[in-house]
Amino acid sequence: MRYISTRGSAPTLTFEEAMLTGLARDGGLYVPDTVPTLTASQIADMAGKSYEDVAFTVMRPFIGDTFTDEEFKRLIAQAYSGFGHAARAPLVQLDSNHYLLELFHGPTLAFKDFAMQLIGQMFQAALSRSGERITIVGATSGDTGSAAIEAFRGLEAVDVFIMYPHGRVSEVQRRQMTTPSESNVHALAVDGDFDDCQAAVKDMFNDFAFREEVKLAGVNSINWGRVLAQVVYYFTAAVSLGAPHREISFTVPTGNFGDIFAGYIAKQMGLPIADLVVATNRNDILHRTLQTGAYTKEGVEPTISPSMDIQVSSNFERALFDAYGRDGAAVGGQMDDLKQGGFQISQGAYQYLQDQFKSGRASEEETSAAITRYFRQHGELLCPHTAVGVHVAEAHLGHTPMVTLATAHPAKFPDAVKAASGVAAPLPPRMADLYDRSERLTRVANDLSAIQSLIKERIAH
Ligand SMILES: Cc1ncc(COP(=O)(O)O)c(C=O)c1O
Ligand SMILES: N[C@@H](CCOP(=O)(O)O)C(=O)O
Repeated sequence: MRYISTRGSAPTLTFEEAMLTGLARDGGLYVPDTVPTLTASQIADMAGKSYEDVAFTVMRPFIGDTFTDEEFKRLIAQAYSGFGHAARAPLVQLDSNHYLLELFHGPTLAFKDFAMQLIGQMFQAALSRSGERITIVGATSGDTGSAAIEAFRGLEAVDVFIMYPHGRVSEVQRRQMTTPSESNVHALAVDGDFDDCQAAVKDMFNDFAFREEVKLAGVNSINWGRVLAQVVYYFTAAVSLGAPHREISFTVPTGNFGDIFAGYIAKQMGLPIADLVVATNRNDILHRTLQTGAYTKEGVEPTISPSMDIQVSSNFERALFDAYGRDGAAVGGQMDDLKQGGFQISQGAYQYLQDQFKSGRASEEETSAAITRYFRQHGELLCPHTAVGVHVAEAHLGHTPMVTLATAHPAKFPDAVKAASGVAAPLPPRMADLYDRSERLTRVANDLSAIQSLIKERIAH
């Protein structure tokens, strides 16, 4: 298995190289040259298996000889051992044909832990072989950052710098990033929005001298390993609802398009997925794009689902690559146009995307109303991102079972949840003193070279 860039002119890499490299040198994202498929009987065999066993079956074909089978099984076991639910990703029935897939039982209470805990294990194994020291720089709208810090805190061979938009993450998210005391953790509060933070990460990767000097690595969904680990729970959920013998649909609260792209890969691998529904908040660029074929940037608006306050949706490039028949030059052209504000997708590519994805959006009022409704009618306290998901899913319910991804724990967003439900979701006991811990962060301007200088200074010490 080789990994190729969505812009078509970077070297092809092995899984290990793609994982440690981050952004491709032509500015594109790495994807597998072919997506391996699983047979119906391999999928049927997953019934009754542990999450870890399914994870091994799903991911093994992608990793080549990066790890032996035994080693990979051990890394998977370690990755999920700290999860607070034996099923790892349990399903909860909401209605006769609507289910929630709870993805918030990991250490930082969001779906990001599924990939980040495994990436942490895989990075450590690869780095201990090579003896290398790396600098991880990540952008976050709240959850990726806390999951990355949790996965890499205290590691000798890694410094981790996380840029988050100042004042635009919840207090719990911020404290998860600013309270770890390990000296290899650096939380940077950027005067900007998530798109500014993500653009800075990509600019750092495109600055080859800086990239070499600090040994830059990425753990955003730029990194194929992140997407891959998220493919697994589509299989566990679908199989427990009857796949491969019946089709299942998924609604996915979407921002950077990584999670839903993982669902798209599951479908490519042979999982019988009927609909993949993109659910956006009022930062609805993906919904508008799927409705009109025009990807047009507007300003990022703060919402009560802050982790999805994104307009430049990184992984959409991976979907475009397939939509354009894997023509890297066409994708590169569209990404150049995006710098000027947007692009029009060609008719054929647009048709492909419409065949693959459905979409909907939830306003702020609709999001709050969904939290209220699901609490009163079903006794389920939803985080605002999940509430966006269930609101959109309701418009797509039919005969096929619908699974909405519950992407974060309601306790991460206490203000919005309490305002809508009247109830405060408690943090788990291990985090009960989060508000008492002292914070450590650096406020920075949205200035690439100043941030690069700060990173160089910090790692020199
Ligand atoms: C809680 C939560 N829900 C949904 C999303 C959207 O996921 P994605 O960016 O993979 O589309 C994010 C952030 O990405 C998130 O943190
Ligand atoms: N919502 C995310 C945004 C970054 O997404 P990623 O999947 O590319 O890491 C966050 O919480 O940071």
